[in-house]
Amino acid sequence: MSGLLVFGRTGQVATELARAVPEARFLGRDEADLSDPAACVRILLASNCDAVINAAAYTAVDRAESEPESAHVVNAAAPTAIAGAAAAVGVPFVHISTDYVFDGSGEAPWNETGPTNPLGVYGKTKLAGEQGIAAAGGQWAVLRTSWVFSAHGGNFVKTMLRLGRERETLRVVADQHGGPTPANGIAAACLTMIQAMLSDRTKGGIYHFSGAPDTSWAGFAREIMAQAELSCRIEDITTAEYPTPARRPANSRLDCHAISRDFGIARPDWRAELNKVLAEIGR
Ligand SMILES: NC(=O)C1=CN([C@@H]2O[C@H](COP(=O)(O)OP(=O)(O)OC[C@H]3O[C@@H](n4cnc5c(N)ncnc54)[C@H](OP(=O)(O)O)[C@@H]3O)[C@@H](O)[C@H]2O)C=CC1
Ligand SMILES: Cc1cn([C@H]2C[C@H](O)[C@@H](COP(=O)(O)OP(=O)(O)O[C@H]3O[C@@H](C)C(=O)[C@@H](O)[C@H]3O)O2)c(=O)[nH]c1=O
Repeated sequence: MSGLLVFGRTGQVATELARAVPEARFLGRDEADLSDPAACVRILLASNCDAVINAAAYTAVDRAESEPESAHVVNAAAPTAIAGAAAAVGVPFVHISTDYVFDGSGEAPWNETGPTNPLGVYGKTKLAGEQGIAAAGGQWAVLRTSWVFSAHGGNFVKTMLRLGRERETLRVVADQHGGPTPANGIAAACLTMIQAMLSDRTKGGIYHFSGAPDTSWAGFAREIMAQAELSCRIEDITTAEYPTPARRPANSRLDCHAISRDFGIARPDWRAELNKVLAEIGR
């Protein structure tokens, strides 16, 4: 896809997009700083692109609690402005959002029409981004995903490997549930959606996509230790026993039937993908 413009270059998903479509144009912070939405618009308008993906975001969940303005500009104002520019030049736009737009009540997987009610600043700003994009018009898709991991960048797998080497026991929350999602699966899903949107200019909307099967952070940690052959024991704890600046949803499970029905995209098995990521990291 030579006419693809991607906001983001260094993140987990952007790195996997670059592997899949190296011929696309990737904009790092040096070239397109999302803190400056007007600059992002100017770059898009001058780019002559055929399609746009936004893989950049303010993803520091706890830090966002003390930097709400910065998080808002990057996660809401910039994607809204980018969507407006994409609509103005008539190219499809795919944006990535999060399970943290939900409050995590109940146990049933959330579908795309479920009521949003973010618990923290990160989720609130991501939701504002979704709403801004929808209001901007044009052809857009928002892919909500969760618990992203890959060999590149910071993520829960990397944290667990580091702590697992240092400690005999780790306490990890067992009452937050969701689907760990490999970044390469998200990149592939974005590209499939862009192709489908280019072929059918009526396609778009909000879609859920996460790895299967659902687990807890403790379950995820236990599988990481087992596959990495680390002897570190994972002790189940409650959210209350692991205080953090940002509240996180207890139920992050995503119902992924719509993306399967409309785009033929299946949930990846995160355990198999974890195996490949660990091999890539050299574990
Ligand atoms: N990580 C996760 O667990 C989840 C992520 N998501 C969403 O998926 C998408 C991709 O996330 P992921 O790949 O994990 O992101 P990462 O946390 O790996 O990377 C974030 C990326 O955004 C860039 N970025 C941050 N601020 C700016 C800015 N002001 N201007 C330009 N670029 C900026 C970073 O650039 P730099 O290297 O310069 O800082 C980096 O490339 C995001 O929309 C995120 O909200 C959804 C669910 C879970
Ligand atoms: C390091 C650690 C974390 N935890 C808990 C804290 C938290 O509830 C959970 C995950 O912690 P993290 O801070 O690594 O993950 P977090 O930054 O909350 O991850 C989120 O990132 C954003 C960008 C998203 O969009 C979400 O889908 C989700 O992936 O694990 C423990 O219980 N024990 C530990 O030793």
